[in-house]
Amino acid sequence: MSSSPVMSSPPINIVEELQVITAQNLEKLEVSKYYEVIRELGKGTYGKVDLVVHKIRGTKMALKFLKKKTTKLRSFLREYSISLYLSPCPFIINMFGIAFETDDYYVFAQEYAVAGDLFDIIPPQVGLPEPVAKRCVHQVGIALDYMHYKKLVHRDIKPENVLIFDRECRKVKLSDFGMTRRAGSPVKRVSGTIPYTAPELCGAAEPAEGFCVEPATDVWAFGVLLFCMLTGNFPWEKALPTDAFYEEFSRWQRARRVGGGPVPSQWRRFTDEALRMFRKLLSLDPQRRCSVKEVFRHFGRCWMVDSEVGISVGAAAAAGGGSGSVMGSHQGALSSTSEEDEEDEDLLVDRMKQQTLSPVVCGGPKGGAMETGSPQGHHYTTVVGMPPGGYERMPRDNTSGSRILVTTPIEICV
Ligand SMILES: Nc1ncnc2c1ncn2[C@@H]1O[C@H](COP(=O)(O)OP(=O)(O)OP(=O)(O)O)[C@@H](O)[C@H]1O
Repeated sequence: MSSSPVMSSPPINIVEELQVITAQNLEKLEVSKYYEVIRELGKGTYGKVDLVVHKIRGTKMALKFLKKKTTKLRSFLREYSISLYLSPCPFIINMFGIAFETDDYYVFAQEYAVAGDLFDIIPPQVGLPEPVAKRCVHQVGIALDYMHYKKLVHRDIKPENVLIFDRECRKVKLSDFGMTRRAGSPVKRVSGTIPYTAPELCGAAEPAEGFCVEPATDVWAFGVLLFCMLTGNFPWEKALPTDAFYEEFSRWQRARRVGGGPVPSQWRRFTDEALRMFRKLLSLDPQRRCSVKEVFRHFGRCWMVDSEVGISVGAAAAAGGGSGSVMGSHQGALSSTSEEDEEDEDLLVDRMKQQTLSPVVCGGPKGGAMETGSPQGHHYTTVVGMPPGGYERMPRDNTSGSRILVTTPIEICV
């Protein structure tokens, strides 16, 4: 029996039990003995992710290395166990059931996402085509809804944590559960604020003050993610009154109750339907914020004004002008235009919720994707002083002020 600290109290649920079992079986290994390292896939706050090939089986895997210097054993065990617990969901990165330690790192193995992460394919200032964005939102939405059903909150929703298997987003998976906690559990304030951080976490509370983990913070980040995907910009740098972009948005949100106000300039590219959805996802009051499922109700309609114009010129006339009825053909495989599709959606989510857990030691990834060989470097460059609204990779602890992509600001023109 291990004398690990995780053994001190009896396990109260399956995730904790997984942590105990993993701690008992954590072996010290030399990576080069079993794996050939092909290249680095990415770097994060706490370590790195390498693409490797298992020397005996020839299987490609992504090994996540967490530095022992900055990662407690308990944190590693929690991230690994939560990832394993959630991996039966088809839209969450799969696990190999392999965890070990080296002299300097704690390590676990994940399936390899051949096309990298979502950040790499969002064209800055432009955004993804609406059908591609919707396809991605659909899958991430199901993953997040699944997590919330399991009473877990991701707490680090951003494009870098959405892994992709093709550039058309036909297969995407949510990853990185290092920040994930059980809903309702108390946590300390995280230092640094990124554009995805919900206003209730950016704001008034003293730095030392704690929070209760709530799914509503994921819903907010999901709303910001949608904006980024569709525009290639952040809506604001921080959800604080000192941020002019955020202030304009929150004024518009508050004005709703007194008859509405002008739509902020950055948001005018969205259709009324999309604006209705954003208002619910990005409700300033976490108590009034909708659930992730809300987006599923809006798939059948156009979200971008441009694509609405495109459709009205073409097929809409033939369809008698009912814009809702023609979106399906325009939006390709993803769109759900009828109640029937919404029912399919609910069925899929329900079926996943009923899934039982896979065993602790499992086989390879579920889906066999073709490797595209897309290069996956993280282009970290330090460029200080980027204007708000630009689009860049966001390290979790964004206190350094380092910048990645230099872009021009969006002007506020009211
Ligand atoms: N399974 C995978 N397949 C392909 N690329 C991956 C995989 N896992 C991670 N990556 C790449 O490595 C990057 C960092 O991974 P990850 O987010 O898990 O690390 P992290 O240290 O938790 O990062 P952060 O501090 O930004 O949250 C990802 O953004 C992605 O580009």
